[in-house]
Amino acid sequence: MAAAVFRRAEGSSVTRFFQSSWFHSSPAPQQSGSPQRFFAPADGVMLPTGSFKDRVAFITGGGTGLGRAMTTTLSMLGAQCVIASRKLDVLQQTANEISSQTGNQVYAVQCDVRDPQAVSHCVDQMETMTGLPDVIINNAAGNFVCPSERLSPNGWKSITDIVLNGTAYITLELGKRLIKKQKGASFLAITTIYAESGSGFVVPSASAKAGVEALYKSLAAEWGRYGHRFNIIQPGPIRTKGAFSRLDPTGAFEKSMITRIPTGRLGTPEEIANLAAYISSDYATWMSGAVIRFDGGEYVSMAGEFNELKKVTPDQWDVMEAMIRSTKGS
Ligand SMILES: CCCCC/C=C\C/C=C\C/C=C\C=C\C(=O)SCCNC(=O)CCNC(=O)[C@H](O)C(C)(C)COP(=O)(O)OP(=O)(O)OC[C@H]1O[C@@H](n2cnc3c(N)ncnc32)[C@H](O)[C@@H]1OP(=O)(O)O
Ligand SMILES: NC(=O)C1=CN([C@@H]2O[C@H](COP(=O)(O)OP(=O)(O)OC[C@H]3O[C@@H](n4cnc5c(N)ncnc54)[C@H](OP(=O)(O)O)[C@@H]3O)[C@@H](O)[C@H]2O)C=CC1
Repeated sequence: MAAAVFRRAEGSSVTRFFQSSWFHSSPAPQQSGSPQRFFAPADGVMLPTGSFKDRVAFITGGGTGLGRAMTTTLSMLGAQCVIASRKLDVLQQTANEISSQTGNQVYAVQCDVRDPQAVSHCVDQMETMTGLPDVIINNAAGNFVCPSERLSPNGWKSITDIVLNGTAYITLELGKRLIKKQKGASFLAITTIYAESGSGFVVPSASAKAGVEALYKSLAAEWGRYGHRFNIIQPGPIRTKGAFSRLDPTGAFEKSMITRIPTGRLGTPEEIANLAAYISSDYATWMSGAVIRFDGGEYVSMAGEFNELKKVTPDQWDVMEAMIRSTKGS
């Protein structure tokens, strides 16, 4: 078999060999099955019970998706939580459900993070209800896929106002008040893997998330002296209604997305909630300025030029190795 394939490839350049339909029609070798079976997500809360007792956590966008999962975990660990976003009915329902599940109070505050006055009013309300927070999670975001030539100025503004300006307004408002009260805190921002690489079709989100990362790394350096830590999680794809309805509205891309993730599956909200809780906890007081990619390996898998060679079968490797070994000179 290897000899036959070698004859077919013989005489052609390596480039033509890779471009040949023979290579491209080859399925990925299936010897090991789906990698997913090695990487089942663990259920349950990771930190010890009571890790956030007597602590207050403030989570933007805490009513849905990943924000809701992080709020649930912190609440299970004993925190009083305050969740904030635009839709008060959604927040209120989430707050009630989590409070009755965990027995710890979750407060809902309406706040459009694009409006600095609304942010200031939200923090006033929080101060009255719970006092200033020990944990701040900037999770609220807006996004949609769109060719950039179809973007209006307001489309750009809408996303960058939520993601970059919203995070800055929340962080500055809380930071200044915490500094005044000489209270330390952990700030966490949820960005995305393409904050680092950039990405077509989500250009306002990529630009704004990159700005958030610069903001948090800068403040990690500047505000350690006030007892403030700043860290970043870059999640890969995790199914939420908010993200998938705007980024893969037809569902056409999910399958190909999973094939490029070396661990063979999407992340789960509970996994990111455990990571966020650890970063925000007293077990991580030496962590500041960290950027943690949490994506099942998707980023490196897309970045490595030769990673497509996963498709090469052992027989094809025999051919390629023979060709490479037969090369003499430069
Ligand atoms: C290869 C494919 C891979 C598939 C990937 C699948 C899964 C995901 C994997 C990874 C995800 C990685 C990162 C994820 C990052 C995220 O942030 S996900 C979170 C998403 N959640 C949300 O967006 C929730 C909040 N969003 C919203 O409320 C709205 O979507 C919006 C952001 C638009 C804000 O709402 P609102 O303030 O009501 O704005 P408007 O509706 O008035 O719109 C403002 C302007 O924007 C224009 N616009 C809106 N939608 C589009 C669109 N689809 N295309 C083009 N333009 C749009 C709108 O027209 C307004 O502009 P004009 O006034 O008309 O000029
Ligand atoms: N799910 C995924 O695959 C990934 C998600 N992420 C990031 O994770 C975070 C959570 O996303 P996810 O849970 O998936 O999506 P959701 O859409 O569920 O969460 C976004 C939240 O932001 C809130 N929000 C939006 N605009 C505003 C605003 N102007 N003011 C206040 N709150 C606002 C929304 O609430 P409301 O509408 O009530 O205002 C909503 O609760 C985001 O930062 C996202 O970028 C990153 C990479 C991958």
